[in-house]
Amino acid sequence: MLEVKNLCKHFGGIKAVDGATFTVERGSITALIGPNGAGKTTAFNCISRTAAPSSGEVWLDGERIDHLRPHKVTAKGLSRTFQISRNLGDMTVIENVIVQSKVDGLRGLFRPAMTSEEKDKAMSILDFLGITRIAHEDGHNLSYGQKKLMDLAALLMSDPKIILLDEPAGGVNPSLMEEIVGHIRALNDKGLTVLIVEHNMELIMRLSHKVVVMAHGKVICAGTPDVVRKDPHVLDAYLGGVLEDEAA
Ligand SMILES: Nc1ncnc2c1ncn2[C@@H]1O[C@H](COP(=O)(O)OP(=O)(O)OP(=O)(O)O)[C@@H](O)[C@H]1O
Repeated sequence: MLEVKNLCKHFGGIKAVDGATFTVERGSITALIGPNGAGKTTAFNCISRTAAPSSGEVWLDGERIDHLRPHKVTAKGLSRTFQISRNLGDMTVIENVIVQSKVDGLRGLFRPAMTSEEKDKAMSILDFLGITRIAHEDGHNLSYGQKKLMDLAALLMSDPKIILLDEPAGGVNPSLMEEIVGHIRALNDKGLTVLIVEHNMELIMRLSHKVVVMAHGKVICAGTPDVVRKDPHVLDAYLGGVLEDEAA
């Protein structure tokens, strides 16, 4: 469904993503993991086109999307969350959910107020996520975990085919983490394909069908959680061994 081919993103001399190639199969939950600075978020940014790749290709359902503007990528069915919530504090949750989904180029910013269809759709998504009780709460009153759920709700407004989740369980307490895991599974059961960046290895290993491991901007291993867990390159990467190999 999603094909990333030889993707590169350079910042001056820094090769944040350096020829990464991997696929995400339709209907899968695929994890993108790797040590700090491996290039995962930069890869996400290039795939969702919030950053322009230096080179390489991204294909969604047989169509090249790496040259599109971000809202066009969303319109093609790919949506993503950010590590840091895009919550607009002076709006309610339901307003946030609708407005964030409307930021589709300049036109989106000038649209009139929410329609009743949009409100109904947003409410049904909040209901699915079990957070209708905070629908009319101001964004600045939300807990960190509630913001994560609100961001997930905003992402679903665009009826995506594939969602990219950047550390959905980062910094949340264990019970909310289980709730988020349940939502991801439920969305996947409904047919949504999921690509997830997450540092919580236990969560990744039990949630993912496939794991793609990055280190130093490159994909060093991809396979089922069991295969990846035992791969010596992956163990090396997490222990800093890759650096030593390259220096040798
Ligand atoms: N805008 C930028 N300008 C310069 N360097 C950057 C920029 N964004 C990322 N980098 C560098 O690119 C490399 C990859 O960063 P990235 O955030 O993609 O890694 P990551 O795998 O997501 O890390 P983490 O798990 O810590 O979030 C790092 O060395 C980082 O410092």
